[in-house]
Amino acid sequence: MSAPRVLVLDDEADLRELLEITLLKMGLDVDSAATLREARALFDERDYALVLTDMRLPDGLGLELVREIGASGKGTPVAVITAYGSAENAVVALKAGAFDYIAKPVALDALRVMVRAALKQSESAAAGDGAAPDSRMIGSSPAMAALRAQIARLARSMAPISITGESGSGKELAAREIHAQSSRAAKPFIAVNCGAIPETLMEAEFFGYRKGAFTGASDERDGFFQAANGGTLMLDEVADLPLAMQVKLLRAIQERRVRKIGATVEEPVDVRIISATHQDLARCVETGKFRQDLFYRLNVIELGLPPLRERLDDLAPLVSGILQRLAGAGQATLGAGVLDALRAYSFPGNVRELENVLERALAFANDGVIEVGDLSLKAARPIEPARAELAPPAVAPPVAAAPVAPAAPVSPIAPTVSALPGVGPAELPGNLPEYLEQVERDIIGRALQQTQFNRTQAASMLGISVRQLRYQMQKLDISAPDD
Ligand SMILES: Nc1ncnc2c1ncn2[C@@H]1O[C@H](COP(=O)(O)OP(=O)(O)OP(=O)(O)O)[C@@H](O)[C@H]1O
Repeated sequence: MSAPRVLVLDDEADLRELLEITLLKMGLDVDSAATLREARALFDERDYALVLTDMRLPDGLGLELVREIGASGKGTPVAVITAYGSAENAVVALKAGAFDYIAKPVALDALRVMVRAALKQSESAAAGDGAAPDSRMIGSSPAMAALRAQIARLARSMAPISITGESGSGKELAAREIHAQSSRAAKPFIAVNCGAIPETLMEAEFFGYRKGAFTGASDERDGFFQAANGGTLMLDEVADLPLAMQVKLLRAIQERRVRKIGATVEEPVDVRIISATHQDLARCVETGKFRQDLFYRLNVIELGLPPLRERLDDLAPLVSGILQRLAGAGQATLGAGVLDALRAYSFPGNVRELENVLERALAFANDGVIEVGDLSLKAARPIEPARAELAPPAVAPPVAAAPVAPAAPVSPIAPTVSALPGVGPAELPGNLPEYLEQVERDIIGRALQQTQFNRTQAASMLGISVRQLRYQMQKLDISAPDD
């Protein structure tokens, strides 16, 4: 089998020679050109596994070649060589469809890493990989079809991608798809929630540390960058990164090198960066919360995920896919009106909320048949003024939850039903889940007391099914005298 062939286009004879020698030493065949015209003629004649081109050429810009090769349909990856410090050119080339870029002066170890990644990309394209991997992404609405096409295209490059979309709309799933369809699929996909790492630990978590670098560093440890080497690093909730860490991250992304805490030398890393946020990153730049240079680096290609309420055509296949995953094939069905009730709901928590709604509904469903009453959709049920104080906490969020507290003192009906902790209108509960549980326990307790523990009546007062009430009582450990 012949070696993969690379086309090098550069008008600087010295650099061209250096590139040729490096590529030949890697066991590759090389053709060289000094002008766009020569390169076009070679490209028309032969199939290349990679084209490596300088940006400025005597008869035009390397960018033209990037576009022409993209339009040729051959799927050949093109990498551009950019002048030192010209981040703008790199971004323009990536946006135009370049596979990757390398800055002058060309660091040979970085060049080899990039060439190997490009060759892998060519190989998998030739083998037809990536066309239809096992996808968990459900939906064929026009918005989803466009998203899939974009994902397939983005999987073929190294360009940093910034994914935006509401919470639960599938940002991480989209990032995983891009990774799975890329030539990096065999290497790790690491997702990091930037908002969840304490600031003091961030550098160690991202870049790793050497043994003895600080008190408690008893062993050498890799960071996220080393762990994702060869693969993809997803920076989730990237807007939450503190400014000091943004500087370090920018450097790592630009240089493609990281230094462990306590190390004297940097190590090269080959990581594709995908970032995600549900915040408006451009707005964060305006308010000084996010560095413009990092924004510019991360935001090369933007991928927007539509909220579920804007692609209701996907609701039915999503419901059946999720139910199949939760209950097994053919084990759960929908009663009359369920799909319509779901359609009428706004799903502020998007697909994740749909998963939660269905999981809870399944627990209440009789013989696997989910009825409208099992759904307990929050916003779908109007809050009647008389019942407003019984509205579930999620409708009256915690900050406004104070009015939920009973006007009259609660008489304990069972040992497990306790009075609410005093949270005044201006205060916030110290532990939200505990507070909400107590609100729920208190309301169920009062309903049971008012109905002399008639569960059917209590459930009806609260607008939930008896099965649901039983479930909540069990969960909250509420006992009645007849239990
Ligand atoms: N199109 C889809 N098909 C099937 N499942 C989906 C789809 N979109 C999202 N999901 C599922 O919904 C859940 C939430 O998705 P994901 O974690 O990717 O959302 P996210 O936008 O990253 O959320 P967050 O903003 O909270 O981090 C996951 O379980 C995911 O598998």
